[in-house]
Amino acid sequence: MIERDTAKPLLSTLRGKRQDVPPIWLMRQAGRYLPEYRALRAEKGGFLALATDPEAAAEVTLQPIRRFGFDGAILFSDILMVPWAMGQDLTFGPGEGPRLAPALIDTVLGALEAVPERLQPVYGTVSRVAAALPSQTSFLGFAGSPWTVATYMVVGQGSKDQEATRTLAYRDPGAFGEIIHAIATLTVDYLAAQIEAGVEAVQLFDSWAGSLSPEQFERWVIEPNALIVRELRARAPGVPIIGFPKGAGAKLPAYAQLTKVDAVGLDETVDPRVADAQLPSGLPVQGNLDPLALLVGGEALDRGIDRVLAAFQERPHIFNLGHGIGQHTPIAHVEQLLARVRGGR
Ligand SMILES: Cc1c2[nH]c(c1CCC(=O)O)Cc1[nH]c(c(CCC(=O)O)c1C)Cc1[nH]c(c(CCC(=O)O)c1C)Cc1[nH]c(c(C)c1CCC(=O)O)C2
Repeated sequence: MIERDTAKPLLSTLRGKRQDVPPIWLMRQAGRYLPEYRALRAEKGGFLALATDPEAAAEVTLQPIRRFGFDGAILFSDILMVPWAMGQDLTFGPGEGPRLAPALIDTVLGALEAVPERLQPVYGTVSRVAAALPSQTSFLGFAGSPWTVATYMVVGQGSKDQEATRTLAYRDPGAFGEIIHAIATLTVDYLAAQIEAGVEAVQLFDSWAGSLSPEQFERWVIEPNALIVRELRARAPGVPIIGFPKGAGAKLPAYAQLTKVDAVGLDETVDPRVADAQLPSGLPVQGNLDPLALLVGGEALDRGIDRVLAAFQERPHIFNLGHGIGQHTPIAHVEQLLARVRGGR
């Protein structure tokens, strides 16, 4: 067991062992900035067709590993697969964001008819990738956190400041709590099944955690994430869980302490030195280069990289962006990033 871990720097870091050269992967590393991704998506006819074809989705997961040799591969799928399995229709139209129907502002949760088999292809992707990855590469599964997933389920699409969902949460906390609980329950099963199929760690994406008041943050971010961590750990002991509450800012220490995640993802608005001072010593962190510095490249990129590296000299650190890589990011800038982070490696 231990021998395998030391051969996988990312997993080893998640278990609390700092590496001299931090392991690196990038959120959204499988995606539109890669020409080989765009070609395969065009061939398959769209995002959902790609994500539900295990062979193609495995290929997309492996593309950035082959090209860049990242230390982690992230399953190619989407956080909205969970609402789809809960019975909403899911579409990714060209040039617009994802749509879910019927939206829960127009219907009730109980009217949805669950279609759990919609998640099956994901497990097929996982087992294919697990069999194909280089031995030093760690394999990450993921799910959206209940709050973030709920914001899409309630409105039926992305929404400005998540206002309609925050309003519903105040107006009818009972009904909203049921939505959160239903998402959390399915998420535990979904992540446990990803682990069973072969992922070695998981990340919980809470992309809209930053829009909540402190009380709402406790109830809709901390509580459901704590529940997922507790139940998943009981079912899959020893599998590290990364929590990424984007925009949590000053609420990060409470999030880390109360959810008991194994590692915390930091977005680019967090000062890495402040995070290092405020988070428990020894807690692994992931992040947090500004994706725009990567897009721009040159000096801005080098300076951004050095600042992040310098802040985490004493702590287990996984190098990543503060959120997903932008689709117009030049490949050469990703190469520049890897060369600088890895130095002589
Ligand atoms: C909020 C959210 C979603 N999806 C996700 C989040 C949380 C993280 C974040 O905030 O970015 C997470 C996600 N989405 C995708 C992954 C795959 C793994 C990876 O490479 O990180 C992951 C981890 C693929 C995807 N998911 C999506 C794409 C682009 C689809 C395409 O090829 O056109 C990819 C590669 C589509 C998607 N999916 C979603 C939106 C809002 C969109 C449209 C906007 C966009 O295109 O970036 C929902």
